[in-house]
Amino acid sequence: MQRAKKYTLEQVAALLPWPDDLANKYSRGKLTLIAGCADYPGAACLAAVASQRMGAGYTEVACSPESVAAVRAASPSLVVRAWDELAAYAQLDPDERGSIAGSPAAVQAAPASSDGRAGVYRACRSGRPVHAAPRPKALGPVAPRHPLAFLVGSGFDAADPLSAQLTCTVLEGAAAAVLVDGGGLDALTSPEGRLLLRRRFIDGLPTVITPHAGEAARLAAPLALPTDDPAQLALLLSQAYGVTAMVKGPVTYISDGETIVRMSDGTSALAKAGTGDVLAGMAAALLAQGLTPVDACVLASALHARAARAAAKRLTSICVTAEDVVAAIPEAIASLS
Ligand SMILES: NC(=O)C1=CN([C@@H]2O[C@H](COP(=O)(O)OP(=O)(O)OC[C@H]3O[C@@H](n4cnc5c(N)ncnc54)[C@H](O)[C@@H]3O)[C@@H](O)[C@H]2O)[C@@H](O)CC1
Ligand SMILES: Nc1ncnc2c1ncn2[C@@H]1O[C@H](COP(=O)(O)OP(=O)(O)O)[C@@H](O)[C@H]1O
Repeated sequence: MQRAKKYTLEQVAALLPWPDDLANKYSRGKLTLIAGCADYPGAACLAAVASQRMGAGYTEVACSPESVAAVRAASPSLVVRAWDELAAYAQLDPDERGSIAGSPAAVQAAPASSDGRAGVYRACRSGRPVHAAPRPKALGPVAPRHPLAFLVGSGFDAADPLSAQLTCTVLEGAAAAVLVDGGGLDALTSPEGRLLLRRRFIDGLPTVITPHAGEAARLAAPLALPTDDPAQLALLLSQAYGVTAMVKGPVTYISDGETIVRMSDGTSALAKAGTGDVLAGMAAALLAQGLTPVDACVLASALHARAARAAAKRLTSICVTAEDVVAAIPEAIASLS
């Protein structure tokens, strides 16, 4: 059985993404969140403001039309739009979607002059697929002009078929790191979800999953993976799905399929709705800033724990909310530097 390792504080602090003097908002990394269904706008708000606090230069949210006003109200500096076009595209039959170059997510990862842009927006507006030109090489697993990442699933309702459709569309089209969270995770157990993960793995595109114990058990069930040991479960989920897995709980375990990292600095102040959405936004923002999947998960988890402890010191572990954890991210960063 593989043993989990721990990072020292110095190792964690060395991961902090301090901006250089010539930084601009794009060079600091863009995170696009596809998050927040009509029932859960709050998850999109929490993940997005956590991304901003975690240093992403540009945080953009595509959410359900019903959630737009709430997410805009959460922070004026967020770029927010309804996911209508993406949803229309995602609801097409997979065979009808045309080439990967035409998917909305890939278009965002592509250079502005990409031929894919006009094609996909035409497809989404008309509701009919427009078969874009074959996928240009530049849209493949090559570094985009600026670092970027996608977060999909926070505030998704796993029982709504649109959740799986959106998740698969992002996995298919995003030529960048993708973090799958919350109600997006169930999509990964479908044949389409597993095929897309395998393709991303082969293409060298990082995918990160952030399940809590209940979600991890749902991912383990179809593969009959044992769930009694969360450290081994992180390792097995990582290997089975070709992803970096962060299995959350009182102790959180991160695995890339080879090593397991144990994160044990959390506090029961975090046992409150919405704190997982905050963690997802933090980890995805670090992916957008170019950290490797394991480093992004380790740093996000360490800062999340320290932010919760700082908030609990002031407010007590009874009173801390997910919003308080976001507000304390600066203190957590300062405590490491
Ligand atoms: N303010 C908001 O908008 C919020 C939205 N949220 C979103 O709500 C959606 C559903 O998430 P849920 O986690 O509520 O529902 P899920 O249905 O995914 O998980 C809850 C189920 O898992 C079981 N379970 C086992 N171990 C668990 C553990 N350690 N933690 C939590 N549940 C465990 C529970 O008993 C329950 O049956 C997600 O998309 C999530 O992002 C939640 O994050 C809460 C806050
Ligand atoms: N008792 C606890 N001790 C330490 N951390 C905890 C504890 N309970 C929950 N957490 C942390 O809180 C977060 C909860 O995430 P999650 O269950 O996904 O919540 P939500 O879906 O409501 O956002 C995770 O990061 C988890 O590790």
